[in-house]
Order: sequence, then structure tokens, then C-alpha cells
Amino acid sequence: MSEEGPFVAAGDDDALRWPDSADLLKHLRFWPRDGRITLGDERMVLVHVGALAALRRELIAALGVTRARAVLTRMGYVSGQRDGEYARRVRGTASYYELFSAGPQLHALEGMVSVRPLEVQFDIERGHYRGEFAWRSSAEVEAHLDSEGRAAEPVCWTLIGYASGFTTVFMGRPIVYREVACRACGARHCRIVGRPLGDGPVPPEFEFLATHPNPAPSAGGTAPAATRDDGPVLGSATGLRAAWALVERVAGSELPVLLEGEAGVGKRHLARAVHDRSRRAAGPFVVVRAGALDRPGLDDALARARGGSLLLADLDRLTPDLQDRLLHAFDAGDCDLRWLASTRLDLRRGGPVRDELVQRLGAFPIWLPPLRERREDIPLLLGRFLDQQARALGRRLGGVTEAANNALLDHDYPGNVRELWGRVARAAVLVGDDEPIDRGHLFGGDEAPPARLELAPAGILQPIGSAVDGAAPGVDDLIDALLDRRAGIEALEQALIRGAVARAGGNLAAAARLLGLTRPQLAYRFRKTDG
Ligand SMILES: Nc1ncnc2c1ncn2[C@@H]1O[C@H](COP(=O)(O)OP(=O)(O)OP(=O)(O)O)[C@@H](O)[C@H]1O
Repeated sequence: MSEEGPFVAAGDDDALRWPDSADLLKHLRFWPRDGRITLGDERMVLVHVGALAALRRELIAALGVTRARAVLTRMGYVSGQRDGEYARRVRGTASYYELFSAGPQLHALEGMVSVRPLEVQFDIERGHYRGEFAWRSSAEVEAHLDSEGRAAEPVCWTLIGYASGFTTVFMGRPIVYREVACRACGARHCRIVGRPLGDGPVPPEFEFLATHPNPAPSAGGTAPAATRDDGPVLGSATGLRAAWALVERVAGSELPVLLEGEAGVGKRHLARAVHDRSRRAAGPFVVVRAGALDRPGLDDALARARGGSLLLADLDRLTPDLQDRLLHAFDAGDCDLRWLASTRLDLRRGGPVRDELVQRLGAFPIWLPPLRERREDIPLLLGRFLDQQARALGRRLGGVTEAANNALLDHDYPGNVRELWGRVARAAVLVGDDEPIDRGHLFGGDEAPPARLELAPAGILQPIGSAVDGAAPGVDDLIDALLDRRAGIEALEQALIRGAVARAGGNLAAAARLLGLTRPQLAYRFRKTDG
């Protein structure tokens, strides 16, 4: 695996420079309308440092310093691990050092700390690791000074946990860091040193590692990135996490399960997962749409589902007559099957289904959120559906363009996962061989206003697509053309100003707006141009 061999660099060595972080940033998304921030398929939150300070104060008061430190270290460790997995997905095919760099870069991006490498040595195959880093601007130092004042011992507990969690995922064996100098104790900056957890005593804040299984070694070099979408129900690691946890709990019992949610959210899909995990998995899984059912149809379904599970889809559409028949079947207790039902309505608020039936079939309700409330599942579902289409059509699909990806992430999906599936299936047919799927293939002429904000190069959030940066379509070409002509900056500025003033018909205020300047700024530059 370690085609690159051991990595050793120290001091101002160029090899220790962090790579460009645009790839990591690209997946940081803000959805102000939906109350969500996502990094890849992880949901994130912005937390006040003042709130962290309050939490710290409470933890120390309630648990004492040693336990509080262990709790915060553990919390950081989990974040580091999650980012380690994210880094594998984003930089799984980059060099080992670039993959490793994602940890410090994400830590900085998340506002925790700025990291400067002092010395890094690793040999993944042999399990050798030594890393020394300087930390500036630690959010935890601020939180500690806020809550406890100046410290006698280093205080960057969460940050140490993060560095350890990330490096552990990277190396595939437990690596723990120690803070050897801390600004909260008066040092100029914090300094940390990380090494493999040896045979000696485990520091008390890392005791949880004794029971923690080792992660798989890191996928670097040319290995494919690890994914978490290979589970049975896509999204069980993200937006469907809560629903999935309930499925796992209830599947082994004989309790009826009622799946609730909008059309196309995946109720039937999840019902199948309940069946597959139940003691009746070897038996049949029968699905009937309640709205299309008559009495012989119901009796037939009851007979066919014997020994397995029966899903009554759209329970809210069952006629009163069939509701009676079902209640009767329940009371007789002679149906050897697992009852599953789905509904788009909230039946417990009253409605077309008799209370007795709701109480029986609704003994264990599981609600599935609409896709627009779990947008972090969209990339996973998209990947799965593209693979399915490529297989079904026997063609190679060239992926999706950035614009298509953005449009998919912005869309509200009234038809939920079924709609996404349909759009991908249609686009896969329309797109040419090896041509990437574009927004038009997916949405035709419908354009939804963006629900999402992106981070512009200046660090400001703005509606997606409005950033005029190096990535804007055409800008790269324009820059290339200008550089080819060796146009100097001065001449360019003058040409731009003259062009804007001409286009604005000599109106300086309007020309200034075109150029993103104030009127006095433009007037000053325009005079220089004239002179
Ligand atoms: N988590 C998921 N992973 C993969 N595919 C999914 C997932 N959820 C839904 N789908 C797919 O989306 C489509 C709609 O899902 P499903 O039929 O389960 O929805 P539903 O909620 O039962 O819809 P309805 O209310 O119309 O009966 C199906 O093709 C299904 O395979």
C-alpha cells in the first residue's frame, strides 16, 4: 500500500506545505432556509465559543477536571475520526501527505485552530508516526480563559482529541497527542506532539481507546476512497439515522410497524429492511396498495404473506369495509405474518382510519423525513442511482457537472427520493456517451431559486453561483487570453474603467456599480486614467 514509502519532513521543508483546501471547502454548504450546514454528508453546527466556555465550566464543576477533560477529549476524538473519514472520501486518491493535511486544514476550516507543522514522520506500513505541530489561535484556549482564567496545565483537550482521532484514522492504529506547551499557561503558542499509543500506561483522557476497535488503515495513494453508502438503506448513516436506529430495534420483534412520511420518501424501502432483518426474512414480503384493494384481494394478500411480512401501503386509503375485515383478522389472531403499513397522513390526528386499527398497526411508528430535510443524503443517493442506471443501460456515464450537482442539491423534491431517481433515470437516457450529466438533462428549463449559500473566496457567504472567482465559467479562459497577450495590470485597469464608463454612458455612479467600486474610488482612478 505504501508505494510512497516513509514520509519524513521537518522545519521549513517545502514538503510540509499544506495543499490547496478548495477540494475540502467545496463540500461545506450552508442551507439557511432549512436550518442546516453540511460538510460532505455530515451535518455540522456553528457553536459560540462562549457556549463552549459555559459547557466546560459546567463539566468541570460537575465531574472534576480529570473527567471533564476525558469527556472533551472524547468529543474531539469523534470529530477527528469523522473528518478522517471525510478526508478519505475527498482525498482518497491523493498522496498520503495530502490526505494527512486534510486534518489540520479541516480543523482550521471549522474555526478551531490554525496549525503549522514542525515535524512530520510516518510510515503507515510499519505503524511508525511522529508529528509535532504549533497551534495558533486555539478556540479552546479562548473558551478556557473565558471560563476558568489562566491555567497551570495545558487546556486544549478537545483539540488534542481531534488530532488523535484524525491521525488514528489516517494511520489505522491509535495515535495520541500530548500538548507540551499551551498559550493558556503563558506560552507564545500551543505545541503538540503525537506518537502511537505504546505499551505503557494509557493517559486517563484516552482510556476509551482501550475498548475502541482499531480503524482500518488509511486509503491513500491510488486506493479508492472509502464510502459509507454501502449499507442496506442509503442514508442510514446520515439523514435516515434516527429512522434506521428504530428499524434495528424493532426488526427482531413481531410488533407491527407503521412507516410514515411523504410520497416517495422510502417507506416501502424501509419496510423491506424491517422484513429482511426479521425472523421472517426467509418468508415472502408482500406489498399491497390499500387504495386498490377489494375484499378478495385482501384475503389473497393475507394468504400470500403467510410466514413472511405484509406491507399495507397507503393505509389511509383503506375502505371502511376492509378496515373491519382487517380488525377481524387481527382479533382472530390466525394470520401467521408480520404486519407492516405505510401512510402519508398522520393517522393519530384522526382521519379516515378507525382508531382501533391505528392503535394496532401503529404500535411502532417510524417517521421518514422528506429529502429536502436531509439533503446530505443527496450525494449518496445520486451515486447509487447513477451506478444503477449505468448497469441497467449497459453504458458508461460521465458523472455530473458542477452546475448539475448544485441544482440537485438546491432542489426541494416534492416527490422525494422517487423524484430524484426519476430525474437521474431520465438524464441517464438523454446524456451522450461519456458526456457529463448537466442541469438541463435533469431539470429541463425549470430553474429553482438557490436554497444554499456558498463560501466566496473572501470568506463571505453568498447565494450559490453569484461568486465571480477563478472557478466562474469563462473566467479562467479570459485570464489565459489576457496573460497570453501579456497585458499589464495598469493597462488592464484603465481599459476596464474606460469600458465601464462607456457602457454606463458616462454616468460614473453606474460605472462604479459595474466595477464593484464606490463612486469616489472610481472618480479617483478615472482621473488617473485621464491623466
Ligand atoms: N434510502 C433509499 N436508498 C435507496 N433508494 C431509495 C431510498 N429511499 C427510497 N428509495 C427509492 O426511491 C423510490 C421510492 O421509494 P419508496 O417506494 O420506498 O417510497 P414510499 O415512501 O413507499 O412511496 P409512496 O408513499 O409513494 O408509497 C424507490 O425506487 C426506492 O427504491
